Amino acid sequence: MATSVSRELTGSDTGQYEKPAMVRGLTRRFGSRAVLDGLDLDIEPGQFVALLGTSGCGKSTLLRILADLDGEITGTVRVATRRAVSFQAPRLLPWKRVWRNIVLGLPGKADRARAEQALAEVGLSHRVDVWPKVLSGGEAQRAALARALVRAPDLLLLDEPFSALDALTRLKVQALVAELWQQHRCAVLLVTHDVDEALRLADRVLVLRDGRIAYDQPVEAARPRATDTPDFLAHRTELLSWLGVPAGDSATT
Ligand SMILES: Nc1ncnc2c1ncn2[C@@H]1O[C@H](COP(=O)(O)OP(=O)(O)OP(=O)(O)O)[C@@H](O)[C@H]1O
Repeated sequence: MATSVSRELTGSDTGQYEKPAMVRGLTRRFGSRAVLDGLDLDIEPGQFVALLGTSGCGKSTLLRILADLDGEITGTVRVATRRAVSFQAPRLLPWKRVWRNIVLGLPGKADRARAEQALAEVGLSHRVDVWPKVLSGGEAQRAALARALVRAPDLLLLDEPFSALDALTRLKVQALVAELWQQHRCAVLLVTHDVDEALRLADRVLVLRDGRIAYDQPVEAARPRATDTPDFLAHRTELLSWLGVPAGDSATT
């Protein structure tokens, strides 16, 4: 049985805040296979980090550990107390109206005004009182973002939040995430298979390989980012080769 040696930071509001995430020597085994194998990672306050890697390399496993949904680890994991996670499926409770989903689990009485404010931020003021089943895929994903942001996280963990959306909705929700991030300035860890998405949104791109962060590079281009500049295309080609995709092929793994 693995020993968990995780410890949490106490959050920025206590004045003891260091980094939203600090990971040292993290190992997670499933049977005899170490999916994460001595992984080190620091995420700085306000940094937007994209995590790429081939299917099954352990991206979601890392994200689940940072979200404290998996404690069967060895190593040290310190994460901000105020964190929120959003998955590929929006995971709204169908028996609660949208606004109640947004503030679900927050301490105190369900605060409708707070939910309304968060829904307005993601352009869903007209959806406050509906049931989740009425929402389109893009609306449901935006509601999931509102639910995450209402928690005022220091660390926002996003596991392929755009992958189930059609191409146009995907671009719109990506733009919304960029805008919300610029307003809230929380650190973000975005798991994605889409190299262009990573290079458009992130300050820093990581590739997970053989249980560790094998590639770790900043993305310094000004925002909003053009995807046809020589720098963007060079970075794209480099990343694709790290992911084992020949240049000229699709930008998703
Ligand atoms: N609960 C579990 N029990 C056994 N094996 C698991 C479990 N969770 C994950 N794994 C295995 O760990 C490996 C990493 O899984 P993970 O979901 O983290 O990969 P990923 O990089 O997110 O993949 P994808 O990009 O396809 O979503 C996979 O081989 C998976 O089968």
